[in-house]
Amino acid sequence: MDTPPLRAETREITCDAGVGLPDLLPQLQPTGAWLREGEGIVGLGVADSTMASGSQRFGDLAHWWERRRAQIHQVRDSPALDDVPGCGPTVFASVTFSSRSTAASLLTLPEVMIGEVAGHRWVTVISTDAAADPDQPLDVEATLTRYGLELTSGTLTLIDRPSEPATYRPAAASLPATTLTEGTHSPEHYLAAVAAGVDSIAERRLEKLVLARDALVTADQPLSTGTVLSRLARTYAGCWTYLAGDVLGATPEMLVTIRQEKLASRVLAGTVDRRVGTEEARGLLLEDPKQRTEHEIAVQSLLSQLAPVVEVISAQNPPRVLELPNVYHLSTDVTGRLARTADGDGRSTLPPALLVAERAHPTAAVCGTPTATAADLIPTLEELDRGPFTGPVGWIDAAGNADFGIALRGGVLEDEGRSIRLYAGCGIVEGSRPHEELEETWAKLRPMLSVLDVER
Ligand SMILES: C=C(O[C@H]1C=CC=C(C(=O)O)[C@@H]1O)C(=O)O
Repeated sequence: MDTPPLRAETREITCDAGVGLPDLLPQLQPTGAWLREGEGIVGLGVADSTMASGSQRFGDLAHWWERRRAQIHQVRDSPALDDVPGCGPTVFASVTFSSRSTAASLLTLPEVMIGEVAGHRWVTVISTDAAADPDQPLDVEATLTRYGLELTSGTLTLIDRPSEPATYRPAAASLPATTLTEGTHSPEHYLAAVAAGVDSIAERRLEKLVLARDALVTADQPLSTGTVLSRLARTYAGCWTYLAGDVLGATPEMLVTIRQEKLASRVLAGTVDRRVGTEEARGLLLEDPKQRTEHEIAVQSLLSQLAPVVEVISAQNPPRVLELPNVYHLSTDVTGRLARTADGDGRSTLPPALLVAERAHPTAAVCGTPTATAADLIPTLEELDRGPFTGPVGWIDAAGNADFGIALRGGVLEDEGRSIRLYAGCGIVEGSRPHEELEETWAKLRPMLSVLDVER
Protein backbone atom coordinates (compact mmCIF):
# COMPACT_ATOMS: atom_id res chain seq x y z
CA MET A 1 0.00 0.00 0.00
CA ASP A 2 1.25 3.49 -0.85
CA THR A 3 1.59 5.71 2.20
CA PRO A 4 2.29 9.43 1.83
CA PRO A 5 5.64 10.65 3.23
CA LEU A 6 5.38 12.56 6.49
CA ARG A 7 7.13 15.74 7.60
CA ALA A 8 8.21 16.38 11.17
CA GLU A 9 9.42 19.60 12.74
CA THR A 10 11.02 19.68 16.18
CA ARG A 11 11.54 22.89 18.13
CA GLU A 12 13.34 23.48 21.39
CA ILE A 13 10.99 25.11 23.91
CA THR A 14 10.76 26.41 27.45
CA CYS A 15 7.79 26.26 29.83
CA ASP A 16 6.66 28.55 32.66
CA ALA A 17 8.99 28.23 35.64
CA GLY A 18 8.25 25.10 37.66
CA VAL A 19 5.81 23.67 35.09
CA GLY A 20 6.54 20.16 33.83
CA LEU A 21 4.76 17.44 31.86
CA PRO A 22 2.73 16.12 34.85
CA ASP A 23 1.35 19.68 35.31
CA LEU A 24 0.18 19.94 31.69
CA LEU A 25 -1.33 16.44 31.48
CA PRO A 26 -4.70 16.97 33.24
CA GLN A 27 -5.68 19.54 30.59
CA LEU A 28 -4.65 17.34 27.65
CA GLN A 29 -6.08 14.22 26.01
CA PRO A 30 -2.90 12.21 25.47
CA THR A 31 -2.71 9.35 22.96
CA GLY A 32 0.62 8.17 24.35
CA ALA A 33 2.78 8.84 27.39
CA TRP A 34 6.02 7.71 29.01
CA LEU A 35 7.16 9.55 32.14
CA ARG A 36 9.59 9.01 34.96
CA GLU A 37 10.77 11.48 37.61
CA GLY A 38 8.76 14.21 35.83
CA GLU A 39 10.55 13.73 32.49
CA GLY A 40 9.59 11.84 29.33
CA ILE A 41 7.31 12.22 26.33
CA VAL A 42 3.61 12.87 25.83
CA GLY A 43 1.82 12.35 22.50
CA LEU A 44 -1.34 14.08 21.26
CA GLY A 45 -3.51 13.06 18.30
CA VAL A 46 -2.55 10.43 15.75
CA ALA A 47 -0.50 11.07 12.59
CA ASP A 48 -0.33 7.38 11.72
CA SER A 49 -0.77 4.00 13.41
CA THR A 50 -0.74 0.28 12.78
CA MET A 51 -2.01 -2.88 14.45
CA ALA A 52 -0.86 -6.49 14.46
CA SER A 53 -1.82 -9.77 16.07
CA GLY A 54 -0.73 -13.39 16.35
CA SER A 55 2.74 -14.86 16.57
CA GLN A 56 4.18 -12.45 13.96
CA ARG A 57 2.99 -9.33 15.82
CA PHE A 58 6.46 -8.14 16.91
CA GLY A 59 7.93 -8.64 13.42
CA ASP A 60 4.96 -7.00 11.69
CA LEU A 61 5.15 -3.92 13.92
CA ALA A 62 8.95 -3.74 13.55
CA HIS A 63 8.68 -3.95 9.76
CA TRP A 64 6.05 -1.16 9.68
CA TRP A 65 8.19 1.23 11.76
CA GLU A 66 11.39 0.42 9.80
CA ARG A 67 9.58 1.49 6.61
CA ARG A 68 7.59 4.38 8.04
CA ARG A 69 10.47 6.07 9.87
CA ALA A 70 12.49 6.13 6.63
CA GLN A 71 9.65 8.08 4.98
CA ILE A 72 9.65 10.95 7.50
CA HIS A 73 11.44 14.12 6.50
CA GLN A 74 12.74 15.64 9.75
CA VAL A 75 13.67 19.23 10.57
CA ARG A 76 15.14 20.34 13.94
CA ASP A 77 15.85 23.89 15.04
CA SER A 78 18.58 22.92 17.52
CA PRO A 79 21.56 20.57 17.11
CA ALA A 80 21.45 20.14 20.92
CA LEU A 81 18.43 17.89 20.36
CA ASP A 82 20.16 15.63 17.83
CA ASP A 83 21.13 12.79 20.15
CA VAL A 84 18.35 13.08 22.70
CA PRO A 85 16.54 9.70 22.94
CA GLY A 86 12.82 9.94 22.21
CA CYS A 87 13.16 13.34 20.51
CA GLY A 88 11.51 13.75 17.09
CA PRO A 89 9.07 11.27 15.51
CA THR A 90 8.53 8.51 18.06
CA VAL A 91 5.93 5.73 18.18
CA PHE A 92 4.22 4.51 21.32
CA ALA A 93 4.00 0.72 21.41
CA SER A 94 1.90 -1.87 23.18
CA VAL A 95 2.28 -5.60 22.47
CA THR A 96 -0.05 -8.24 23.88
CA PHE A 97 1.24 -10.79 26.40
CA SER A 98 0.01 -13.73 24.35
CA SER A 99 0.03 -14.38 20.59
CA ARG A 100 -3.45 -15.85 21.14
CA SER A 101 -4.94 -12.62 22.55
CA THR A 102 -7.94 -11.16 20.74
CA ALA A 103 -6.60 -7.68 21.60
CA ALA A 104 -4.45 -5.80 19.08
CA SER A 105 -0.77 -5.01 19.43
CA LEU A 106 -0.17 -1.50 18.15
CA LEU A 107 2.10 1.39 17.28
CA THR A 108 0.85 4.99 17.41
CA LEU A 109 2.73 7.91 15.88
CA PRO A 110 1.20 11.04 17.47
CA GLU A 111 0.65 14.27 15.55
CA VAL A 112 2.22 16.28 18.40
CA MET A 113 4.84 15.18 20.90
CA ILE A 114 5.96 17.18 23.92
CA GLY A 115 9.21 16.00 25.45
CA GLU A 116 11.54 16.69 28.33
CA VAL A 117 14.66 14.57 28.74
CA ALA A 118 17.89 15.44 30.60
CA GLY A 119 16.98 19.12 30.78
CA HIS A 120 16.08 19.38 27.06
CA ARG A 121 12.51 20.37 26.21
CA TRP A 122 10.92 20.21 22.81
CA VAL A 123 7.77 19.86 20.73
CA THR A 124 7.59 17.80 17.57
CA VAL A 125 4.76 18.29 15.11
CA ILE A 126 4.10 15.77 12.34
CA SER A 127 2.26 16.88 9.22
CA THR A 128 -0.59 14.61 8.18
CA ASP A 129 -1.53 16.83 5.22
CA ALA A 130 -0.50 14.83 2.15
CA ALA A 131 -1.64 17.66 -0.15
CA ALA A 132 0.50 20.38 1.55
CA ASP A 133 3.38 21.95 -0.37
CA PRO A 134 6.49 20.13 0.95
CA ASP A 135 8.57 23.33 0.48
CA GLN A 136 6.39 25.34 2.87
CA PRO A 137 7.30 25.18 6.58
CA LEU A 138 4.86 23.41 8.87
CA ASP A 139 2.44 25.61 10.79
CA VAL A 140 3.57 24.33 14.19
CA GLU A 141 1.66 26.99 16.16
CA ALA A 142 -1.66 26.29 14.41
CA THR A 143 -1.32 22.54 15.05
CA LEU A 144 -0.56 23.12 18.73
CA THR A 145 -3.61 25.40 19.02
CA ARG A 146 -5.85 22.49 17.98
CA TYR A 147 -4.60 20.65 21.07
CA GLY A 148 -5.12 23.58 23.45
CA LEU A 149 -1.46 24.64 23.47
CA GLU A 150 0.20 27.94 22.64
CA LEU A 151 3.80 28.45 21.56
CA THR A 152 4.90 32.08 21.95
CA SER A 153 8.55 33.12 21.65
CA GLY A 154 9.57 29.52 22.32
CA THR A 155 7.46 29.15 25.50
CA LEU A 156 4.79 26.45 25.54
CA THR A 157 1.69 27.06 27.66
CA LEU A 158 -1.86 25.80 27.90
CA ILE A 159 -4.16 28.19 26.03
CA ASP A 160 -6.49 28.59 29.02
CA ARG A 161 -3.75 28.30 31.58
CA PRO A 162 -4.33 29.41 35.14
CA SER A 163 -2.95 32.90 35.82
CA GLU A 164 -0.40 31.54 38.32
CA PRO A 165 1.85 28.71 37.07
CA ALA A 166 1.70 27.22 40.57
CA THR A 167 -1.99 26.46 40.04
CA TYR A 168 -1.10 24.11 37.18
CA ARG A 169 -0.77 21.63 40.01
CA PRO A 170 -3.60 19.20 39.34
CA ALA A 171 -4.66 18.71 42.96
CA ALA A 172 -8.01 20.20 42.03
CA ALA A 173 -8.37 18.18 38.82
CA SER A 174 -11.02 15.68 39.85
CA LEU A 175 -12.27 12.43 38.38
CA PRO A 176 -15.90 11.27 38.22
CA ALA A 177 -17.07 9.05 41.09
CA THR A 178 -15.88 5.47 40.58
CA THR A 179 -17.08 2.03 41.70
CA LEU A 180 -15.04 -1.15 42.08
CA THR A 181 -16.67 -4.39 40.93
CA GLU A 182 -15.53 -7.97 40.49
CA GLY A 183 -13.62 -8.69 37.31
CA THR A 184 -14.07 -11.68 35.01
CA HIS A 185 -14.01 -14.06 37.98
CA SER A 186 -14.45 -14.03 41.76
CA PRO A 187 -11.55 -13.90 44.25
CA GLU A 188 -12.41 -17.59 45.02
CA HIS A 189 -11.66 -18.41 41.38
CA TYR A 190 -8.19 -16.87 41.86
CA LEU A 191 -7.61 -18.90 45.06
CA ALA A 192 -8.52 -22.08 43.15
CA ALA A 193 -6.25 -21.14 40.23
CA VAL A 194 -3.28 -20.58 42.57
CA ALA A 195 -3.98 -23.89 44.39
CA ALA A 196 -4.04 -25.70 41.03
CA GLY A 197 -0.78 -23.95 40.04
CA VAL A 198 0.88 -25.05 43.29
CA ASP A 199 -0.30 -28.64 42.58
CA SER A 200 1.26 -28.55 39.08
CA ILE A 201 4.54 -27.36 40.63
CA ALA A 202 4.36 -30.17 43.23
CA GLU A 203 3.88 -32.67 40.36
CA ARG A 204 7.12 -31.24 38.84
CA ARG A 205 5.34 -30.16 35.66
CA LEU A 206 6.97 -26.74 36.08
CA GLU A 207 9.03 -24.68 38.52
CA LYS A 208 7.18 -21.35 38.51
CA LEU A 209 4.16 -19.70 36.94
CA VAL A 210 2.56 -16.27 37.20
CA LEU A 211 -1.19 -16.11 37.69
CA ALA A 212 -3.24 -12.93 37.30
CA ARG A 213 -6.77 -11.73 37.89
CA ASP A 214 -8.72 -8.62 36.93
CA ALA A 215 -11.03 -6.11 38.66
CA LEU A 216 -13.28 -3.50 37.07
CA VAL A 217 -13.51 0.19 37.98
CA THR A 218 -16.46 2.01 36.43
CA ALA A 219 -17.51 5.66 36.32
CA ASP A 220 -20.63 7.40 35.05
CA GLN A 221 -18.57 9.65 32.74
CA PRO A 222 -15.32 9.14 30.82
CA LEU A 223 -12.27 9.22 33.09
CA SER A 224 -9.71 11.94 32.27
CA THR A 225 -6.72 9.91 31.09
CA GLY A 226 -4.47 12.96 31.52
CA THR A 227 -5.49 13.31 35.18
CA VAL A 228 -4.95 9.60 35.89
CA LEU A 229 -1.48 9.74 34.27
CA SER A 230 -0.57 12.95 36.07
CA ARG A 231 -1.48 11.43 39.44
CA LEU A 232 0.47 8.24 38.69
CA ALA A 233 3.50 10.23 37.51
CA ARG A 234 3.55 12.19 40.78
CA THR A 235 2.78 9.41 43.25
CA TYR A 236 4.85 6.72 41.50
CA ALA A 237 7.55 9.07 40.16
CA GLY A 238 10.21 6.31 40.31
CA CYS A 239 8.10 4.02 38.09
CA TRP A 240 7.52 4.43 34.36
CA THR A 241 4.07 5.94 33.83
CA TYR A 242 2.74 4.76 30.48
CA LEU A 243 -0.10 5.09 27.99
CA ALA A 244 -0.16 3.29 24.63
CA GLY A 245 -3.48 2.61 22.91
CA ASP A 246 -5.90 1.79 25.74
CA VAL A 247 -3.42 0.48 28.28
CA LEU A 248 -2.08 2.74 31.03
CA GLY A 249 -0.41 2.46 34.41
CA ALA A 250 2.89 2.98 36.24
CA THR A 251 5.26 0.02 35.97
CA PRO A 252 8.34 -0.56 38.11
CA GLU A 253 9.71 -3.21 35.72
CA MET A 254 11.84 -2.47 32.63
CA LEU A 255 11.96 -5.19 29.99
CA VAL A 256 14.59 -3.48 27.79
CA THR A 257 15.97 0.01 27.38
CA ILE A 258 17.94 0.40 24.14
CA ARG A 259 20.31 3.31 23.45
CA GLN A 260 22.08 2.46 20.19
CA GLU A 261 23.95 -0.78 21.08
CA LYS A 262 23.57 -0.36 24.86
CA LEU A 263 20.91 -2.42 26.58
CA ALA A 264 19.56 -2.33 30.14
CA SER A 265 16.81 -4.09 31.99
CA ARG A 266 15.32 -4.22 35.51
CA VAL A 267 13.99 -7.58 36.65
CA LEU A 268 11.55 -7.68 39.56
CA ALA A 269 10.13 -10.77 41.25
CA GLY A 270 9.53 -11.36 44.93
CA THR A 271 7.15 -9.00 46.72
CA VAL A 272 6.34 -7.82 50.26
CA ASP A 273 3.53 -5.36 51.09
CA ARG A 274 4.74 -1.86 51.99
CA ARG A 275 2.66 -2.05 55.18
CA VAL A 276 5.63 -3.99 56.62
CA GLY A 277 8.60 -1.92 57.94
CA THR A 278 11.73 -1.58 55.77
CA GLU A 279 14.04 -3.75 57.89
CA GLU A 280 11.50 -6.54 58.24
CA ALA A 281 10.81 -6.42 54.47
CA ARG A 282 14.52 -6.69 53.69
CA GLY A 283 14.71 -9.85 55.79
CA LEU A 284 11.54 -11.28 54.26
CA LEU A 285 12.91 -10.76 50.76
CA LEU A 286 16.68 -11.26 51.00
CA GLU A 287 16.65 -14.16 53.45
CA ASP A 288 13.65 -16.17 52.24
CA PRO A 289 14.71 -19.00 49.86
CA LYS A 290 11.22 -18.99 48.26
CA GLN A 291 11.49 -15.27 47.35
CA ARG A 292 15.12 -15.65 46.21
CA THR A 293 14.28 -18.66 44.00
CA GLU A 294 11.28 -16.89 42.45
CA HIS A 295 13.54 -13.91 41.70
CA GLU A 296 16.51 -15.90 40.39
CA ILE A 297 14.25 -17.79 37.96
CA ALA A 298 13.09 -14.48 36.50
CA VAL A 299 16.67 -13.13 36.12
CA GLN A 300 17.91 -16.33 34.46
CA SER A 301 14.98 -16.34 32.02
CA LEU A 302 15.89 -12.83 30.83
CA LEU A 303 19.61 -13.60 30.50
CA SER A 304 19.07 -16.79 28.53
CA GLN A 305 16.39 -15.30 26.27
CA LEU A 306 18.56 -12.29 25.38
CA ALA A 307 21.75 -14.35 24.87
CA PRO A 308 21.30 -14.76 21.07
CA VAL A 309 21.14 -10.96 20.46
CA VAL A 310 23.82 -9.68 22.85
CA GLU A 311 27.61 -9.61 22.80
CA VAL A 312 27.92 -8.93 26.50
CA ILE A 313 25.37 -9.14 29.31
CA SER A 314 25.67 -9.10 33.08
CA ALA A 315 23.32 -9.02 36.05
CA GLN A 316 23.87 -7.28 39.36
CA ASN A 317 24.33 -9.90 42.09
CA PRO A 318 22.98 -10.17 44.77
CA PRO A 319 19.62 -8.50 44.09
CA ARG A 320 18.66 -5.37 46.02
CA VAL A 321 15.39 -4.37 47.64
CA LEU A 322 13.39 -1.79 45.69
CA GLU A 323 11.00 0.34 47.76
CA LEU A 324 7.83 1.55 46.06
CA PRO A 325 4.95 3.41 47.73
CA ASN A 326 2.81 0.21 47.75
CA VAL A 327 5.27 -2.75 47.84
CA TYR A 328 8.91 -3.82 48.16
CA HIS A 329 10.43 -6.00 45.43
CA LEU A 330 13.59 -7.97 44.94
CA SER A 331 15.22 -6.16 42.02
CA THR A 332 18.14 -6.92 39.68
CA ASP A 333 19.53 -4.48 37.12
CA VAL A 334 20.95 -6.04 33.95
CA THR A 335 23.23 -4.29 31.44
CA GLY A 336 24.59 -5.44 28.11
CA ARG A 337 25.62 -4.65 24.55
CA LEU A 338 23.63 -5.73 21.50
CA ALA A 339 25.43 -7.81 18.89
CA ARG A 340 25.77 -6.31 15.41
CA THR A 341 25.03 -8.45 12.37
CA ALA A 342 25.61 -7.85 8.66
CA ASP A 343 22.53 -6.91 6.60
CA GLY A 344 21.95 -8.01 2.96
CA ASP A 345 24.37 -5.29 1.72
CA GLY A 346 27.11 -6.28 4.15
CA ARG A 347 26.52 -3.29 6.43
CA SER A 348 26.68 -3.90 10.17
CA THR A 349 23.30 -3.34 11.83
CA LEU A 350 21.68 -3.64 15.23
CA PRO A 351 18.50 -5.68 15.67
CA PRO A 352 15.30 -3.55 15.65
CA ALA A 353 14.19 -2.73 19.21
CA LEU A 354 10.91 -4.62 18.79
CA LEU A 355 12.80 -7.81 17.91
CA VAL A 356 14.97 -7.42 21.02
CA ALA A 357 11.77 -6.99 23.07
CA GLU A 358 10.37 -10.12 21.39
CA ARG A 359 13.43 -12.08 22.55
CA ALA A 360 13.14 -10.79 26.11
CA HIS A 361 9.37 -11.43 26.35
CA PRO A 362 7.95 -13.14 28.36
CA THR A 363 10.33 -13.34 31.30
CA ALA A 364 9.49 -15.59 34.22
CA ALA A 365 8.44 -12.43 36.12
CA VAL A 366 5.19 -12.54 34.12
CA CYS A 367 5.02 -16.09 32.69
CA GLY A 368 7.03 -18.90 34.32
CA THR A 369 9.59 -21.68 33.90
CA PRO A 370 9.74 -23.58 31.61
CA THR A 371 8.25 -20.76 29.54
CA ALA A 372 6.22 -22.92 27.13
CA THR A 373 4.69 -25.07 29.90
CA ALA A 374 3.76 -21.97 31.92
CA ALA A 375 2.39 -20.16 28.82
CA ASP A 376 0.11 -23.16 28.12
CA LEU A 377 -1.10 -23.52 31.70
CA ILE A 378 -1.73 -19.79 32.40
CA PRO A 379 -4.87 -19.35 30.21
CA THR A 380 -6.29 -22.68 31.43
CA LEU A 381 -6.04 -21.60 35.07
CA GLU A 382 -6.65 -17.84 34.73
CA GLU A 383 -9.48 -18.16 32.15
CA LEU A 384 -8.61 -14.61 31.16
CA ASP A 385 -7.38 -12.80 28.05
CA ARG A 386 -4.61 -10.62 29.52
CA GLY A 387 -4.57 -8.42 26.36
CA PRO A 388 -1.69 -5.91 26.74
CA PHE A 389 -1.27 -6.58 30.50
CA THR A 390 2.20 -8.08 31.15
CA GLY A 391 3.17 -7.38 27.53
CA PRO A 392 5.88 -4.92 26.44
CA VAL A 393 4.82 -1.25 26.51
CA GLY A 394 6.83 1.86 25.65
CA TRP A 395 8.26 3.79 22.71
CA ILE A 396 10.73 3.62 19.79
CA ASP A 397 12.27 6.69 18.17
CA ALA A 398 13.36 7.13 14.56
CA ALA A 399 17.02 6.39 15.48
CA GLY A 400 16.03 3.00 16.96
CA ASN A 401 16.36 3.96 20.65
CA ALA A 402 13.57 2.47 22.73
CA ASP A 403 12.16 1.83 26.17
CA PHE A 404 9.96 -1.21 26.71
CA GLY A 405 8.57 -1.61 30.19
CA ILE A 406 6.37 -4.53 31.20
CA ALA A 407 2.73 -3.39 31.33
CA LEU A 408 2.13 -3.96 35.06
CA ARG A 409 0.29 -2.00 37.78
CA GLY A 410 -2.19 -0.71 35.23
CA GLY A 411 -5.38 -1.34 33.34
CA VAL A 412 -7.13 -1.21 30.00
CA LEU A 413 -9.70 1.50 29.24
CA GLU A 414 -13.08 0.16 28.13
CA ASP A 415 -16.48 1.59 27.21
CA GLU A 416 -14.99 4.79 25.74
CA GLY A 417 -13.06 5.52 28.91
CA ARG A 418 -16.00 5.05 31.31
CA SER A 419 -14.38 1.99 32.82
CA ILE A 420 -10.95 0.56 33.31
CA ARG A 421 -10.13 -3.12 33.76
CA LEU A 422 -7.26 -3.46 36.23
CA TYR A 423 -4.98 -6.48 36.37
CA ALA A 424 -2.51 -7.91 38.88
CA GLY A 425 -0.67 -11.19 39.16
CA CYS A 426 1.77 -13.08 41.36
CA GLY A 427 4.64 -15.48 40.85
CA ILE A 428 3.69 -18.93 42.17
CA VAL A 429 6.43 -21.33 43.28
CA GLU A 430 6.61 -24.36 45.56
CA GLY A 431 5.15 -23.39 48.94
CA SER A 432 3.04 -20.42 47.66
CA ARG A 433 -0.15 -19.93 49.68
CA PRO A 434 -3.31 -18.91 47.77
CA HIS A 435 -4.60 -16.38 50.36
CA GLU A 436 -1.23 -14.62 50.55
CA GLU A 437 -1.10 -14.37 46.76
CA LEU A 438 -4.63 -12.94 46.62
CA GLU A 439 -3.63 -10.32 49.21
CA GLU A 440 -0.52 -9.53 47.14
CA THR A 441 -2.70 -8.82 44.09
CA TRP A 442 -4.54 -6.17 46.17
CA ALA A 443 -1.19 -4.54 47.04
CA LYS A 444 -0.30 -4.50 43.33
CA LEU A 445 -3.70 -3.01 42.42
CA ARG A 446 -3.26 -0.23 45.00
CA PRO A 447 -1.53 2.34 42.70
CA MET A 448 -4.42 2.32 40.23
CA LEU A 449 -7.12 2.08 42.90
CA SER A 450 -5.67 5.06 44.77
CA VAL A 451 -5.34 7.36 41.73
CA LEU A 452 -8.89 6.40 40.68
CA ASP A 453 -10.13 7.37 44.19
CA VAL A 454 -11.43 3.83 44.80
CA GLU A 455 -11.84 2.68 48.37
CA ARG A 456 -11.41 -1.05 48.84
C1 LIG B 1 2.69 -9.88 37.74
C2 LIG B 1 2.96 -8.82 38.47
O1 LIG B 1 4.19 -8.58 39.05
C3 LIG B 1 5.33 -9.34 38.71
C4 LIG B 1 6.48 -8.42 38.81
C5 LIG B 1 7.12 -8.22 40.02
C6 LIG B 1 6.87 -9.06 41.10
C7 LIG B 1 6.06 -10.16 40.97
C8 LIG B 1 5.86 -11.10 42.10
O2 LIG B 1 6.54 -10.96 43.15
O3 LIG B 1 4.98 -11.96 42.02
C9 LIG B 1 5.46 -10.53 39.66
O4 LIG B 1 6.29 -11.51 39.12
C10 LIG B 1 1.97 -7.75 38.69
O5 LIG B 1 2.32 -6.70 39.21
O6 LIG B 1 0.81 -7.94 38.29
